[in-house]
Amino acid sequence: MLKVALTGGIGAGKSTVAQKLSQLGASVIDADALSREVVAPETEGLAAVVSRFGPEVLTSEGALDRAKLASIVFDSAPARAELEAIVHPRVRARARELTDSLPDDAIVVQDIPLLAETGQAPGFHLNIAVEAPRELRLERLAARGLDRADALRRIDAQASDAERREVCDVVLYNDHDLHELERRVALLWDERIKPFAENLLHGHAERRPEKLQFVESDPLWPRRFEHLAARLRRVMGPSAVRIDHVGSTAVANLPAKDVIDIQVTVVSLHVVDAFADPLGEAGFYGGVGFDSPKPEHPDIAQWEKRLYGYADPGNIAHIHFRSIDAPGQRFALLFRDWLRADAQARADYAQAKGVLAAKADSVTDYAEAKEPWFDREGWPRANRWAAEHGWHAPLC
Ligand SMILES: CC(C)(COP(=O)(O)OP(=O)(O)OC[C@H]1O[C@@H](n2cnc3c(N)ncnc32)[C@H](O)[C@@H]1O)[C@@H](O)C(=O)NCCC(=O)NCCS
Ligand SMILES: Nc1ncnc2c1ncn2[C@@H]1O[C@H](COP(=O)(O)OP(=O)(O)OP(=O)(O)O)[C@@H](O)[C@H]1O
Repeated sequence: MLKVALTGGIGAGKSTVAQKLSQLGASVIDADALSREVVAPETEGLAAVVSRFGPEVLTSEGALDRAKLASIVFDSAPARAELEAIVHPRVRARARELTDSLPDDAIVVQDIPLLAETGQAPGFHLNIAVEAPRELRLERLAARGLDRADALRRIDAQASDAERREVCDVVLYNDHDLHELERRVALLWDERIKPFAENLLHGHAERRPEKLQFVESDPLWPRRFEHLAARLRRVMGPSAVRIDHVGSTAVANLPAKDVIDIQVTVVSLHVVDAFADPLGEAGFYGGVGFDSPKPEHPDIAQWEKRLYGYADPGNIAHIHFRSIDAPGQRFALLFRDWLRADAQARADYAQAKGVLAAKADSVTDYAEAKEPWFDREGWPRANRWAAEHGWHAPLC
């Protein structure tokens, strides 16, 4: 089951996107709707709200007076936090129930206005933010009958666009008409959501293209790493001793294949095998792999790792699980730190990559061609740099 979270500031167009995704085949769970359900008349949720805010937040019919409660909580952050402490756990429990009742091949979209604020993003395979310029949002909300001052109070009570972007894999810009928004949603569905769900259903990680292609350094690479790291951390907890962004995408200003390399340090590779099922549920699949031995460590057994990928076609990743005492674990961190620190090393590596890439037809050929460079240049020079600068592999 693919679990997608959809978020956005009030009036950005989240519900409109959710509606389109539902037409395309998604099962939509709407947190706003659930937040009404859990405080409907005669629920224990409503009783909890009344016991905190008093009977004055009830209408004469005994239902929640939403406008009254809104005027209290959007003026007072502590009061809002108390209301959220009542509503949010109940909304989450109900969302879990609904999700559990869906079939395995479902694509579930949870519409969660406060995704960034509540730290739930790593629990989803894909997080989407809908964004629109503030003035446009205020106009749309006014057309829906929300008073400008009320709208501004809610905007102020929410995370900023930048904070939402921090936790989202995709940003949908809703700065044109509805037709354009629908076109963007349909494209996202066809190119990313559908194939992602297929991959999950069949237990496949998305593979890098076999044709070698370098792209310019992308400022979004660190964020893509952060999102994957947060998902891995959620699954493995402290069993992941460290989670590091490694490889060329971890070094600013270095062209690279558009693949995020992540090293997860574990005490033993058995730990990874024990996590295979929950890693699979989170979209991470893989198996046994080996790094190339270096002359000082000729024993191939020391170079065993687990190599996983991620099922998202829009975020191709290699996750290298290495044992804390493996020479490859130390080298991945050293190589990255050396390239980050030493401009000459960066330039030489970029040049070597360019020369080798020009000769190689495929990614596999290129990876093989790179090994002698590592043996002859990368490994000895990085080690020399480590000795000169007192670099030691971080322990935790
Ligand atoms: C205060 C309440 C009763 C006002 O009800 P009202 O019908 O006017 O608004 P509704 O619930 O439809 O929400 C509309 C929009 O307001 C914004 N909003 C609602 N609650 C919050 C909040 N706690 N913080 C920031 N924005 C919020 C969201 O953008 C939401 O989409 C209601 O919003 C509420 O119970 N809020 C607390 C629960 C909550 O956090 N809900 C958000 C998602 S679970
Ligand atoms: N591209 C667009 N062009 C014109 N109107 C739009 C566009 N996108 C959304 N709207 C309208 O703007 C209003 C707000 O959109 P929507 O209800 O989807 O926002 P929302 O982010 O879900 O808000 P809320 O947080 O209140 O749920 C709606 O009336 C919607 O029909």
